[in-house]
Amino acid sequence: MAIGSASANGRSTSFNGGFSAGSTASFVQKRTLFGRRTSSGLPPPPPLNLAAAHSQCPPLFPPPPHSASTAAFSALRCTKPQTQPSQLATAPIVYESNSGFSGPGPAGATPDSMVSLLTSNSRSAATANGAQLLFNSAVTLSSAAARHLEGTHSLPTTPLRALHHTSGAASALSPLHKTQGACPPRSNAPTSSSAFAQPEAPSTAMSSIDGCDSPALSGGSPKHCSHANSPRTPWITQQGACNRVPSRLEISDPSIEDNIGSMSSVYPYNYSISSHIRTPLRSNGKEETRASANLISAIPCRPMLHTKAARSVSAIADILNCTDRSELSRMRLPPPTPTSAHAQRDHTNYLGQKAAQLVDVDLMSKHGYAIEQLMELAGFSVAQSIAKEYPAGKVLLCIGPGNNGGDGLVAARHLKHFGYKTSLYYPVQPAKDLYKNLLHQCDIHHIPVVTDLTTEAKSSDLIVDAIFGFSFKGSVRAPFDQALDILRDVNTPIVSVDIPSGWDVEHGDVQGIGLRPDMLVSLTVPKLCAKQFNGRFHYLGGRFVPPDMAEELKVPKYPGTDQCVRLA
Ligand SMILES: NC(=O)C1=CN([C@@H]2O[C@H](COP(=O)(O)OP(=O)(O)OC[C@H]3O[C@@H](n4cnc5c(N)ncnc54)[C@H](O)[C@@H]3O)[C@@H](O)[C@H]2O)[C@H](O)CC1
Ligand SMILES: [K+]
Repeated sequence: MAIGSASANGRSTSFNGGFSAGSTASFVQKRTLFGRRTSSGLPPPPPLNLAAAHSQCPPLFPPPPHSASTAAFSALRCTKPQTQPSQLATAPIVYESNSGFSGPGPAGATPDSMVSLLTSNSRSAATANGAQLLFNSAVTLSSAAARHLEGTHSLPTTPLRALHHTSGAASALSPLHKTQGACPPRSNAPTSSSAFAQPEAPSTAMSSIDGCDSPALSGGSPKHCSHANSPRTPWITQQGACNRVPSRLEISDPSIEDNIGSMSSVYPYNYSISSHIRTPLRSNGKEETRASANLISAIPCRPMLHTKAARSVSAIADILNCTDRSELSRMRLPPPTPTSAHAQRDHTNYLGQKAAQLVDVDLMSKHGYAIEQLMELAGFSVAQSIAKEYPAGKVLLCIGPGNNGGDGLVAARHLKHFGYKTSLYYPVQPAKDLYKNLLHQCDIHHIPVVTDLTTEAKSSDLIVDAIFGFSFKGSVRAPFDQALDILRDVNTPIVSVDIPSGWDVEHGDVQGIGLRPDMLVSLTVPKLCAKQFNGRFHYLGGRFVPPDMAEELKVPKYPGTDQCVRLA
């Protein structure tokens, strides 16, 4: 799957569709489409006629992993598109979701502003209604907006679940009541929008362009999506599930992390931010942060929906870069088992950069440890942490020029003993005996050194980031700048040793060039940046701290004979 951050960065989208935040928020408060009591106290709409909908239209989209939205999602159905790709370019499209509003955009809306309308509406809606209204939007797109969406391969995903192709006029922003088609309406709930004061839509032809059935987007004959409506099972694992998951998301919001959380609740897989960029808004000159997030694994995430995240939902997915289901299931791993060590997280002591270096010095001077001893145990603990969470497979270890790299060389050797197929990417090999010996040991374990990072990273099941540790400072110098770019763009899960490379040791990914690991193995004691870690597994390794020092540093207890302990 070819994913690049350049196109994502290059795309700029205006976020003002002519709607004030106040207007969207107020009408969202007045009503919901699919059966929740609104904040204004209106009674919920009548129940859905699911049987009728089922008989004609297979489910379009999976239920989300949250019961709050499940009923609404199960109501969404699709048929084979009634419209051919060529017609799409001239047909106004109505996007609609489970709980939102509907209506045309403002006269004179531009494609960009319609995209912005989608995102700004969903954000307002979510703000007004809290976490339950995560999926919330319905708007009519002008034909120009439709063309724009198709042309840029961007489609709103979080709030949008189905669309109607109308046969109406080309350029006007048509109201919903002009739509027509074969499928039953998705709801017998009232559909008019108080904000736009549009009449209710009659029966409407529905077809998907958001990942399943679109000939316009897949370029071929439409495939049906069907799946069991189980809210608990990640949809990708269900029989006959829709075989596409966005492999890249574009996100706009000042709070990137919240959005990632939100996306995880819609697409319950691990996404990793590959880039983010601040761009001025065209309309008001304000800055906003845009980010691209790449799918890094098909491993179901723990639900991350929380009110804060729901408030900031606004995402556009690049659905053309979809990941094949077969590829996803190959990557699938059992979900993490929670451990009692989770409770330890809040009591964890986090060290700043200087303090971490001082601990290192103390261990080696005051306490007489040799670096080789510490590194052996550090690397061993990294290998053991990996073995606890990832099945044996192909592991590429990316090795930096310092001791963090040394840990990686040790881990490579132990992983090999554990049955993993390991290789090294080691572009800068210092002349120090310490590293030369470790490399020699890898060599005699038949661990090859590779040079084509892109190919190797893509073809591996796991990447170990042993590039920079707690002595990283400043902007990344060559050749590691390029290496980080490549690693950020591949979907292979990453395990970072001690510090995610590119991150400031105390403040995290302040430069926006850092890796987004699936696992972090902190060594000795987590560093301050670990507070920003939002991957799935946080382990601590380096079980070599003597008891007095361990007490002072509040080192968590290691279970049994383990060399690592899971923190979160
Ligand atoms: N007590 C412990 O916790 C132990 C931890 N270990 C590991 O050692 C690293 C820290 O090692 P150190 O050699 O001090 O630093 P780094 O690995 O981060 O690498 C320094 C190396 O990187 C170069 N560098 C720094 N900044 C940049 C930059 N912006 N661009 C390019 N290159 C940069 C610098 O010149 C050096 O060459 C710790 O994190 C643990 O992983 C020990 O293994 C055991 C004890
Ligand atoms: K690292």
